[in-house]
Amino acid sequence: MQNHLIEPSEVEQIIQQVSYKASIITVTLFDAVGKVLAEDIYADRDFPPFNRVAMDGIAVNFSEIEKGTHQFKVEGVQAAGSPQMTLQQTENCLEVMTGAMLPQNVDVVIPYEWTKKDGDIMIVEDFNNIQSFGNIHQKGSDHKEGSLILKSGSAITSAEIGLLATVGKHEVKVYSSPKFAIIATGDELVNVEDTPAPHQIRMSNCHTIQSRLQEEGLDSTIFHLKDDYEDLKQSIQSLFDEYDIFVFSGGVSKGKFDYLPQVFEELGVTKKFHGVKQRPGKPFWFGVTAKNQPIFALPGNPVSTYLCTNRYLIPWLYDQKAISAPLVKKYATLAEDFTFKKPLTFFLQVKAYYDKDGKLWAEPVKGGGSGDLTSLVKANAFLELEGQRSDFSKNEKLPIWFYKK
Ligand SMILES: Nc1nc2c(c(=O)[nH]1)N[C@H]1C(S)=C(S)[C@@H](COP(=O)(O)OP(=O)(O)OC[C@H]3O[C@@H](n4cnc5c(N)ncnc54)[C@H](O)[C@@H]3O)O[C@H]1N2
Ligand code: MOO
Ligand SMILES: [Mg+2]
Repeated sequence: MQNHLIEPSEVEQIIQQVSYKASIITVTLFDAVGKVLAEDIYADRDFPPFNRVAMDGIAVNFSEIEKGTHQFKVEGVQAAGSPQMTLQQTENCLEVMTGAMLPQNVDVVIPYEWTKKDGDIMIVEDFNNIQSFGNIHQKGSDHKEGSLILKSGSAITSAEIGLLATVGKHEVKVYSSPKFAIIATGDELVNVEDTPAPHQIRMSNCHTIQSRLQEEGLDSTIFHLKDDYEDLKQSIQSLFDEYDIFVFSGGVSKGKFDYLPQVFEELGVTKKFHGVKQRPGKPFWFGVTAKNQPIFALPGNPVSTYLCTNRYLIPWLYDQKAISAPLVKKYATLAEDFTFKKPLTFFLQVKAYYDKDGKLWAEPVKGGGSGDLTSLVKANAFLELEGQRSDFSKNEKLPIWFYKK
């Protein structure tokens, strides 16, 4: 029986409706990078918390500058990390260091570079840029105490870590990582460390999927199941008890030993689709278990597995807040004419690069089809050529899916 094939855009819609229920956990700040924030973060103090000296120099009272005073006796030194000092005599100055609290009774900082020292007197030589509150990072000018500075759902990168540290979040609420099972199927597969017999190959898909997830900060466990109907049924059933998300590779096409769709059906899994109007990756199967656990059963050819991982699984994980760095849809310009046989959307392997004007070009990479792993390392992205037509011209702007950063 012929499967009903759906468009790549429908795949996106269907998988988006399936949600992995990410739970919220508390981690220390040091384990938070790469996670997604699960709480709103407010400023615990003003940003900055005091009038912060922004240049090393002297602090004076601006009214003295207006009066034309240009020599100031040094009363003392206000260092960063010392309590606030007070200028006693308005006509004097205090030396002040970047990061220090601005002393009381002063309202301008004059950098050392604009002054000359003569004993305990500082002589101002350059008045050109002196203005009231110059070189002072004013209290609360960035954010007021209590204001929202990071929204729940934000990706925690090294930049956010700085902000979380500043407001004292040594423990942070984040979305937990799902438990992933990656299942390689096929009697022909042997382990990486084994020497394959002439009729065997080493398994690679499970490792590309696992490392792709690892690149996004997610752990997973690999299993290898043989093409034995009863074994598959038993093993998969027990995996359902242990894991949240399942990514299979192989065993979903029309072969005599492509048992997965039938096994899933017998295990009560609801099929959402089987077959996508795309090349590679046409036999992609997707469904959910009775407990609503998603199953991505990806076609076994290595380029198909890899394309489906990058085009569907990774963006879905981003939607689920399981990963923080989106694999966003971007657009690139086709660098040469390209023709393929419609009507399946064609995911063209391309080498994408920016030219000196900042324009993103996509140059087709010649490969041996969806079984050719070597083409994946020559290319760095897939260009999505929709299947309504066969001829695409140089300079056309098309959606691109990067898998290398
Ligand atoms: N009569 C038809 N035959 C095929 C069709 C079709 O529509 N009608 N579709 C073809 C397409 S397209 C693809 S893609 C493959 C998908 O096959 P399966 O998902 O059933 O995968 P397998 O048959 O198990 O294996 C296919 C191929 O991939 C290799 N493989 C599988 N797992 C791994 C792994 N973990 N690491 C490396 N390589 C793996 C496997 O050895 C096979 O060479 O079906 C076409 N056939
Ligand atoms: O389309 Mo299959 O996914 O070519 O190998
Ligand atoms: Mg097969």
